[in-house]
Amino acid sequence: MTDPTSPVLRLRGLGWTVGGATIVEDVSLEVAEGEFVAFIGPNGAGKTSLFNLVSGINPATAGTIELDGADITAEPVHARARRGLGRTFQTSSLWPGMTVADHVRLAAQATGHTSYRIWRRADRYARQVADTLERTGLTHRADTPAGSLSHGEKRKLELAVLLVGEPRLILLDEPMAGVSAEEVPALTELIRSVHRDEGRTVLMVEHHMDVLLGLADRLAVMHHGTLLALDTPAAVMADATVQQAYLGEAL
Ligand SMILES: Nc1ncnc2c1ncn2[C@@H]1O[C@H](COP(=O)(O)OP(=O)(O)OP(=O)(O)O)[C@@H](O)[C@H]1O
Repeated sequence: MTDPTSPVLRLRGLGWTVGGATIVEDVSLEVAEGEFVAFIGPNGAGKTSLFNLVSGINPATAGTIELDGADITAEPVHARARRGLGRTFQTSSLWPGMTVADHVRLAAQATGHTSYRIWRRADRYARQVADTLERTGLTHRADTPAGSLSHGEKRKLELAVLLVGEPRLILLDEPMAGVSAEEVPALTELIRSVHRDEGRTVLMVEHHMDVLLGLADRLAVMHHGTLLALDTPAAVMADATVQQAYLGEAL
């Protein structure tokens, strides 16, 4: 049983030391249901490494991770995914020759319940795939191979693959990476709707401050593997320690 009053995500003293180097150090934070927390920080600050610990790609060497009040620190990636934790990556994870619809169908089948009868499943998946393509604005690209999509469309498809599993907590690692300036607004709008309209809890690493300021409830600032600040965007931008950490670097 999970505790309904507990935050969706709670990290306590989370750390990751590899090859003698401490990459993530003593990170503690709580994320409430429906919150949007954006992670910023200079290159190499440990943002992706923190996401790898939360999603289970790397095992934490210190501290604990709780999802909905359950300790998932020792659970593998697939067990965390079953609990509703979804994750996208900095680099594209699509098959170039496979169509947009087939990507979403495969993801729907992977997260579906095997006890359903085959014909029911086929029907359910068809509707699920159509709905997911619709909400990610990819209906007109259903039969297009992923390799022929623009960067922005590829990012949308990665989101579609994630959303078809209806995750409660979504980790987005630099979703705007490689996306052209013209495609940024539509992708930002899609992420906003996943958060605001669908009520999902979102953690996002992103360097585009203009994008983040319109989306995030709180900003988490990482620096040398530690959590330097976690507050509203206005408070973080006014924080002298944060400004010091970024001295000489564009925030
Ligand atoms: N498997 C690993 N073994 C050793 N060092 C690693 C490993 N993975 C990451 N690092 C190091 O950890 C540090 C943090 O990397 P990480 O990718 O988490 O930073 P980041 O804040 O996401 O940076 P960016 O904004 O450039 O993506 C870097 O110095 C990186 O070289």
